[in-house]
Amino acid sequence: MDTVFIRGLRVETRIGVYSWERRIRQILRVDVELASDNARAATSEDIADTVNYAEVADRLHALGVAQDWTLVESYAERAAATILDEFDTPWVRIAVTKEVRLPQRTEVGVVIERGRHPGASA
Ligand SMILES: Nc1nc2c(c(=O)[nH]1)N=C([C@H](O)[C@@H](O)CO)CN2
Repeated sequence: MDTVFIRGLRVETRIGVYSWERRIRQILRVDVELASDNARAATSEDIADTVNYAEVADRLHALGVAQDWTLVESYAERAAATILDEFDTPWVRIAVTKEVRLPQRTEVGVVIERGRHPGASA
């Protein structure tokens, strides 16, 4: 299976469980992998024959400003649904990473896969 990916996309948003997090904006790092038939675009050299990763990145940024979030799970779920709805792909994997300060600088987050993987058996 071919993929198109985005790694290390920084999305600024208001997100968190705690009240102090309601007063600040934080950066999420978003990594996306989506199924794509890259051979077709490689032959045609036409961006219309593939998933435009710049457009995907714009949508993920837009989700960050569209609303406040409580859980990273919620942002990841909405991001996956948006990609499956708006782009020509049957499957997406998204990792959303948040850097938290306590007890040390630690990366936490979620990874989800949604849709049907083209290589999956019936
Ligand atoms: N599974 C999750 N656990 C936690 C989340 C979350 O989004 N998903 N969020 C927090 C806090 O907002 C934390 O990130 C503040 O540092 C705690 N646990």
